[in-house]
Amino acid sequence: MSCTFLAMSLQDLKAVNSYLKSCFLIFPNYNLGHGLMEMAYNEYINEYYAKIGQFGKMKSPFEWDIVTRGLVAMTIEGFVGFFITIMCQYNFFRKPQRLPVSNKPIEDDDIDVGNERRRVLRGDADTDVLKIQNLTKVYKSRRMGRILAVDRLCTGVRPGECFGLLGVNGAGKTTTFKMLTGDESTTGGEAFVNGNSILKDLLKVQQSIGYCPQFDALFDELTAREHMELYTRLRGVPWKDEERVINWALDKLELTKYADKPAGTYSGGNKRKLSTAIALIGYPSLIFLDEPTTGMDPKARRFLWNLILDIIKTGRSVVLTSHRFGDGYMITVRTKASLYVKEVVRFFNRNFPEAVLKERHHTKVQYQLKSENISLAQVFSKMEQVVDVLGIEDYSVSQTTLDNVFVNFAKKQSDNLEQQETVSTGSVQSPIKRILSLLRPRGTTTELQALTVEEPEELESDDEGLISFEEERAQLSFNTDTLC
Ligand SMILES: Nc1ncnc2c1ncn2[C@@H]1O[C@H](COP(=O)(O)OP(=O)(O)OP(=O)(O)O)[C@@H](O)[C@H]1O
Repeated sequence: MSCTFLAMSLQDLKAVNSYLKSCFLIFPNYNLGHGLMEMAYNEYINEYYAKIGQFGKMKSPFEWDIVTRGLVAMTIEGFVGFFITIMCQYNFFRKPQRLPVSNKPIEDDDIDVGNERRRVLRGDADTDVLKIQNLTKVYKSRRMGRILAVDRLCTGVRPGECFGLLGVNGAGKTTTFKMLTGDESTTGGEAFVNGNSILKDLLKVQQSIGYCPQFDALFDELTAREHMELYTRLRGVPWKDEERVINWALDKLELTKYADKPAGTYSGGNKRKLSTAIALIGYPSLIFLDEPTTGMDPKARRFLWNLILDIIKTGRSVVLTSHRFGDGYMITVRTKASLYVKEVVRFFNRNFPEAVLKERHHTKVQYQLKSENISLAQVFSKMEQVVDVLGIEDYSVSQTTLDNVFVNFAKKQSDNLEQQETVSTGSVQSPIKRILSLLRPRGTTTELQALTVEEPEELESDDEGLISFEEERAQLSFNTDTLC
C-alpha cells in the first residue's frame, strides 16, 4: 500500500502505481486498507468541493476506483478461496496413496494385542461401536523420508466401554485419532464407527463421534457459551434445544462460572474442560479424548474420570489417551550405599505390606502403593521417621501415572525382545506395535494392574547391581472403578 501511495504522488510513476494497484488486488488486506484510505480521501475532497460550491465534481465512495473495485476483488477471492478449501478437503489435488495391507499375524505382537487382532480379523468385532482393522499410516517427509506412524492397528471398542490407548511419544496415538476423525487420510486398512466406514461414509462417522484434540482448538476471543453455540449449530442441534444443551454441557463440566469470559483467559485445566464439553455436544456414541487431563489439577482430573464413568454408563464409548491414570503413589528411595537397600525393603514389607516392589537397582528401590490404603501425610510421616536410620539419601513420592504403567510394561517388553533377538536377527519394529491398549472392564477387578507381582519376601544381597522387575505376565486391566 505504501508503494502505491508513494508512486501516486510522483508523476513519472503514475503508470507503475496503476499497475501495482491492479496486481495488489489479489491481497484482501490490501483491498481493505486501500479502500478505507480512498474513502477517507474522497470524503475530504468532497468536503472541499462542497465548500467551494462545485457539487458536480463530488464523487460517490462506491465509484469503481474508490471501493467497488476492491469489494468485487474480495468477493471473487472469497469464492475462489472457498472452492480451493473444499477441493483440498476432498483431496482433489492430491489423492492419498493407499497401500495393500497384509492380514497375516504380526509375530512380535503382545499376547493381548494378538488376541484382539485375531478377534477383529475373525469378524467378532463387527458389532462394536468402533472397529479398527489393520489401520496404517505412512507419512512422507522430505527431510525424514517415509515415517511409519501407525502399523496395522487392529482393535474394537464395545458399547459402554472406556478404551485406553497408550504408547510412548510418537507411537501414533494422535495419528490414529486423526485418521478416525478424517483429519488425516489413511495409508492402509479400514475403520468403522457404528458400521460406517471412515473411507466411504466419513460424514456419518463424524456425526457419531466427539473429539477432544490434544491441543485445545479454541478461539481465544470467544466465551465458553459462544463456543458451545458455535458447536451446537455445527452439530445440528435443533434451535429449540440449543440453550438447554449448552447449559447442560457447561454445568456438566462445571464451566458455568466462566461461561461468559473469553476462553483466552482460562487456565489450562478449564480449556481442557471446554474442549471436553465441545466433544460431548450432540450426544455422540463414541468420544475420543486425546490427553484430556493435561493441565488439570487433581480435583478436576477426578471430576473428569467421574464424567467419563457417567458417559459409559449411558452405553456410549470413550477412547482416551492419558499420562495420568492411577490412584496410587510411586515411592522412590535412594540409599547412601547398596547395603541399606535390604533394610529399606524390610521396612516396606513391615510398614507398607500392600506396597508392590516395582524396581530395584543397587542403591534405589521403587514401590507402588494404592492411595486408598494410606494418606500422603502418613507416607511422608513414616518415611521421615526412618530417613537417617535406614541410610536414605533421598526419597520421592509421586502420583502413579500412566507413564509408570507404560514404562514398566515397555521394560518387560524390551526384555522379551532382547531374548527374541538372540534367536532371530532383528527386524525393524514400528512404534505402534508397542502401543499398549486393551484397557477393558473385566470381572470384579477394581484396580489398575500394570503388572501383577509376587512380592519378594527378601532380596538377596547378590542381587546388587541388577534391575529387578515383576516376573508375572504383563497385563493391563481395569474396570470402571479405576477411574474414580
Ligand atoms: N504431519 C506429519 N508429518 C510427518 N510425520 C508426522 C506427522 N505427524 C506425525 N508424524 C510422525 O508420526 C509419528 C506418530 O506421531 P503421533 O503424533 O501420532 O504420536 P503420538 O503417539 O500421538 O505422540 P504424542 O503423545 O507425543 O503426541 C511420529 O514419529 C511423528 O513424528
